[in-house]
Amino acid sequence: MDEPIIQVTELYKIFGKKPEKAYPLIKEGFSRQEIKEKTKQVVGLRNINFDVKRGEIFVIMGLSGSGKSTLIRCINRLIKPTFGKIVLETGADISQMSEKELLEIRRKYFGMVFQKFGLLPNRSVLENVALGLEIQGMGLEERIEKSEKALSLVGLKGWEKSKISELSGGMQQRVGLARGLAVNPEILLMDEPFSALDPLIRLEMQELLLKIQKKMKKTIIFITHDLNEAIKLGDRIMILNEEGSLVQLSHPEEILLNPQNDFVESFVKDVDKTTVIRAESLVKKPEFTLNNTIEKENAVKILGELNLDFAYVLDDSGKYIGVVNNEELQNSEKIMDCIHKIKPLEDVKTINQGLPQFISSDYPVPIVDDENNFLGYVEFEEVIKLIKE
Ligand SMILES: Nc1ncnc2c1ncn2[C@@H]1O[C@H](COP(=O)(O)OP(=O)(O)OP(=O)(O)O)[C@@H](O)[C@H]1O
Repeated sequence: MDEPIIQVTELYKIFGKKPEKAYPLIKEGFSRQEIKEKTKQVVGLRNINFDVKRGEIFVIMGLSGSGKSTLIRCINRLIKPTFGKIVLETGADISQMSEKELLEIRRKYFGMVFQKFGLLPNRSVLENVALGLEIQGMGLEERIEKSEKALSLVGLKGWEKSKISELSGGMQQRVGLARGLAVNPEILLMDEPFSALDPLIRLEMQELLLKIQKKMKKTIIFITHDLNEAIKLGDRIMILNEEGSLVQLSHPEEILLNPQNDFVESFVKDVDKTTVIRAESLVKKPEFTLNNTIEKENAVKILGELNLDFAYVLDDSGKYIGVVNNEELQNSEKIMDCIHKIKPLEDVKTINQGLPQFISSDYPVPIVDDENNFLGYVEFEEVIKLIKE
């Protein structure tokens, strides 16, 4: 999943007839408002750089007016970027393509799912899903087969013949999603697809998208203005500010743990971090671990020298066994006589899932990977700090 399918470099979009007037002012750091007053040009995007990897959900997040739609429209070339490159894995630069080349690229590369579903109310569910395939010139039988498959993927098997107008908002968006998936594009562009839905239906649609993504492993560029949604869905999140600049591009946990500036911090405040941050990202390495085969006297001596009350015990290959307390060790014959088998957390666990263990453990909770290799420990105080933040 590490190769970029699309790479965007030094992308600018300036609306208006004289972008060359606005460009130097962008370079000098003038705001959108100031540039508009001075030149009558509107800066949509300024110097955007990123790539999207094959198979990831790449989220573009920002408030209204930050340039999210402008960016997605530059990518599928509904609008032409003023400066910059948008290069596909094939090496072709979308920003320089002719209309004819664009037709081909849009057909092969891009599927769209919109907030306003863009469905034809008097056509049946199946006909709506088949629309993109029909435009591609696909024969009827194949069209029906592909559309039925897509409908079943979004949980609408049995609804093929219903009219769009008979469906709830959530179901209509499922049809929109099925239509986007039916053409099997290289990249699915989703422009605030769930923003108009009721909160519960919205959560349901997020779950559905993640479930489909597990199976299909599509490349998805997903726009939202909701950080909770971004964090739930995104493998990576790019945040744009109100000036059309990129402020942070990171994995969700990184954004929560290290917001790059006050602007990002203000979004992060409202997110329950314990449901997202994995214990692994708070891991600390102990200065010393005990091997289970070490002589007891040696162990006591070392713990004494290092002034440690306890130590994690590992086997020869670094797998976690348990914890020993120095005082108990002094009164035991062997290390294994006084070992506490404190249940470790696997690295995939979020802090929230691991919370009972943090609270009930007398020692900092050990963290292991899924093969029981010892990674380190997490302190209760760190967890509490996150909850309080
Ligand atoms: N065709 C246009 N002509 C002039 N200015 C435009 C045009 N399209 C967008 N803009 C401006 O570019 C900026 C970015 O707009 P854009 O619609 O991309 O933001 P957005 O993040 O998608 O907002 P929203 O969440 O409200 O859709 C805004 O200031 C907007 O007014």
